[in-house]
Amino acid sequence: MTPQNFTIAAIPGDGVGSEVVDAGRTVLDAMAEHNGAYSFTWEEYDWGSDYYSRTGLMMPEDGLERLRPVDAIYFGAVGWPTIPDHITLWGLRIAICQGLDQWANIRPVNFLPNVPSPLRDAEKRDLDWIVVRENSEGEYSGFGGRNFHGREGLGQVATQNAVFTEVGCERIMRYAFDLARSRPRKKLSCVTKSNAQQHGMVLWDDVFKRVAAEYPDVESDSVLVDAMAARFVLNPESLDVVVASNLHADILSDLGSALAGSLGLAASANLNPEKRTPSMFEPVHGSAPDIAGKGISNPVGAVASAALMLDTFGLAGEGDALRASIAETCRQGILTRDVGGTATTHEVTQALIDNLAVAAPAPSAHLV
Ligand SMILES: NC(=O)c1ccc[n+]([C@@H]2O[C@H](COP(=O)([O-])OP(=O)(O)OC[C@H]3O[C@@H](n4cnc5c(N)ncnc54)[C@H](O)[C@@H]3O)[C@@H](O)[C@H]2O)c1
Ligand SMILES: O=C(O)C[C@@H](O)C(=O)O
Ligand SMILES: [K+]
Ligand SMILES: [Mn+2]
Repeated sequence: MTPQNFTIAAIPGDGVGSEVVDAGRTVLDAMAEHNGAYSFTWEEYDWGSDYYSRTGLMMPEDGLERLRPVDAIYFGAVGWPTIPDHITLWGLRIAICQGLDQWANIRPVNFLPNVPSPLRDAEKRDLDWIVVRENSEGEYSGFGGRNFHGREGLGQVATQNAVFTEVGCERIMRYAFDLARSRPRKKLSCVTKSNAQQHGMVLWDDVFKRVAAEYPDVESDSVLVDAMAARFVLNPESLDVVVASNLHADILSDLGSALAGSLGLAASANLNPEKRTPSMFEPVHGSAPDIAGKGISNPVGAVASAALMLDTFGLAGEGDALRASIAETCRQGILTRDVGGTATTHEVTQALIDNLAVAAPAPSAHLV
């Protein structure tokens, strides 16, 4: 039988991005070699801050067109202290997410064996939730402006407008309800700030209520974002699927990763659920300039993102096997420094490959 081939564009980007994308590629290639039923063809793109220093662009003018035909994009991180963060972020991550209409950003919060959590008794509690981030509009609409830019003392003014559309709200709400319906607890919490933001967030709430009526089997509630931050810490057992606007979900997903033990653990998928364009898989974390180049970055977030990619390829059994290997590697205490161990990125990567044969996958809910 000819193996099923998947073409993946790898964009390692900046800082630890290249270390963790390398790790993920090594693990995926080892899986393909072992299995034989599927294979991966990699296209590597050196886009990011170095590319910008050479060319004045974060990616080439035809970057999106080059990405359109691939089966998936595997991304590291973008941002480096020598270039303003808004240039690097808008030039690459947001350019790709918005340009390819990857409107649903899925960020599971996973607690792993042996990884210390700042939450009391985390190991004895049943904690497992997913943040669904609206990924196309809201606070990231890019509308706004600044006058007298760079002319201090002239009374500069800046505006940054949040844009909420009924179409944008409705598609993310439906996605979140469908995801909640596919999970055992069938619960959805919608994060809002409609007490203070009386236009956009009220539309967001209205669409949530309208869509909720079509999902009577899903238990849903609406929670103000400040209260939700507290609930992440004080009552995380109550969380199953959490849907939030672009900015709220960005902040809450870092809080979730930190509660699970480290920013280095968290996976994400930027999805175009209609599959009109390729989706992009990346760890939640950034380029981590403080530890970049030392070979100590945690590859788990990037590898868990690769597992989400396998799910969307229809290889959900392989995704489960990879998640089982991550849990087994942690159970064995093969951990990087951010989670209390001494292992290098390379050692964890090797253990993840070795444990693929050892770990028994537990089937889990999938994104598609
Ligand atoms: N999606 C993205 O590409 C993305 C996400 C977040 C931040 N950024 C960018 O990254 C740069 C740095 O941002 P930041 O410092 O706020 O966030 P960061 O996520 O890069 O780092 C925050 C902290 O987490 C640690 N950390 C992150 N990833 C880790 C890993 N894999 N292993 C071990 N420790 C890890 C870092 O060492 C640091 O202490 C900025 O330019 C920012 O704009 C990009
Ligand atoms: O908000 C962003 O898009 C950048 C980064 O913080 C992320 O979580 O991807
Ligand atoms: K990232
Ligand atoms: Mn973030």
